[in-house]
Amino acid sequence: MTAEASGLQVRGLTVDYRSEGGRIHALRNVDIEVPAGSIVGVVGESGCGKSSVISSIIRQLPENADVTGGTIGFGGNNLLDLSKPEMRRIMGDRISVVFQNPMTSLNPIRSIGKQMIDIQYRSGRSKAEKRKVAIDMLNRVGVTDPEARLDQYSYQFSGGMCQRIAIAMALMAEPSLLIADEPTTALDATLEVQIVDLLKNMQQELGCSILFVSHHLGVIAELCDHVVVLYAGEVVEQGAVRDIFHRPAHPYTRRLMECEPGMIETVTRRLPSIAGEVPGLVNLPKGCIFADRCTERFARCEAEHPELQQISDSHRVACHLADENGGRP
Ligand SMILES: Nc1ncnc2c1ncn2[C@@H]1O[C@H](COP(=O)(O)OP(=O)(O)OP(=O)(O)O)[C@@H](O)[C@H]1O
Repeated sequence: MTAEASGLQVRGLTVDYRSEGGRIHALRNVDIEVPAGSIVGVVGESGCGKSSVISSIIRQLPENADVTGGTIGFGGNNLLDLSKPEMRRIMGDRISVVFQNPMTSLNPIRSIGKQMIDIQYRSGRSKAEKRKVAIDMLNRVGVTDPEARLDQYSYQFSGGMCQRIAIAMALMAEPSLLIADEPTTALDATLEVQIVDLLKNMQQELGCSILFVSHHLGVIAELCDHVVVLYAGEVVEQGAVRDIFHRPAHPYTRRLMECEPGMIETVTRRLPSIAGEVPGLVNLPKGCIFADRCTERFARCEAEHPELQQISDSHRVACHLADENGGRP
C-alpha cells in the first residue's frame, strides 16, 4: 500500500491578521518545500507562525486573516485557489492532519470502530471490509487486541493510545501528505519516542510526505530529513537536518542549540527560553527581525533586512553574519 507521491511547495506565503491594533504581519514570504516522500520539520517558539502555516495549507485560517501573497502547490494545484468543495475532497483523500490533542480528531460519543468505518465512506468497501481495514490499521499503529477495542470509546484509551488511533484515522485514506501539528507535545517522553517511531515507520510503509510542526527540537532531529526554522513569521534558516543540527548558521538557531546539549541523543528536551520575546508583528523593524534579541548583532542588522541566502547546496540562512563570514557560520 503506497500513497501516490505528492510533495508540497509553499512559496512566498504572506498572511496578515486584522486587529484593533493594526495589521499583524504573521507570515512574511515563507517558503517551505516538502519533497514527495520526505519528512520536513518546522520549528519555532510560540507565536512564530507555525499554526498560521498549517491553517493556510488546510485553508482553515480565521475570519480576520488575509493571505496577501504566495502560493501553496500540491498535486498540481495552488491550494489557495481551490473552492471549498475541491479543498474538502483533497482534505478527505490526499492530505490528513494529526493534531496536538487527539480529542480534536476523535468523537467522544461514537465508538472508535464506527468512526474508523465512517471515515471510509468513499471507499466503496462493504461494511465488513471497512471493519477489517480498521482492524488492520489499528494493528499497524500498535493498538493491541484491535478487534475488541473497536467497540470502545476514546475515554477508554490512554492519551498515547488516543494519539495512535488519531494517527490511524489520519492514515486510513492513505494520504500523500500528513500534517502533524505538535502531535507529541501533550505526551510524556516515553510516549513521545513511541509516536515518533510510529510516524517514521508509517511514513516508510505508506511512502507519504510529512510536514511535522513542533517546538521540540529533539523530536525534529529524530524524525525529520529537512528543517525549517521559523522566527516571528519569517524563515530564518532552512536545511537538511545535519546542516541545522551540526552547523546552525543563524544566531537564533544557535541559541536554541546551545541550550540543548546532547539534543541529538534524546528526544525529551524542550525548546529553552531565550532572553527576550518574539516581537509584536504590527510595526516591523527595518532590519533583521531577530536583531533585538541577537547577541551577535552589528550595525547592518538594524539597518537592513537580511534575505535568505544559499550557503551550501541544502542550507539557506537569513543573516548578515553569513556575508561577514564568507557564507559560513
Ligand atoms: N486570529 C488571530 N488574530 C490576530 N492575531 C493572530 C491570530 N492568530 C495568530 N495571531 C498572531 O499571529 C502570530 C503567529 O501566531 P501563530 O499562532 O501562527 O504562531 P504559533 O507559532 O503557532 O504559536 P503557538 O505555538 O503559540 O500556537 C502571533 O503574533 C499571533 O499573536
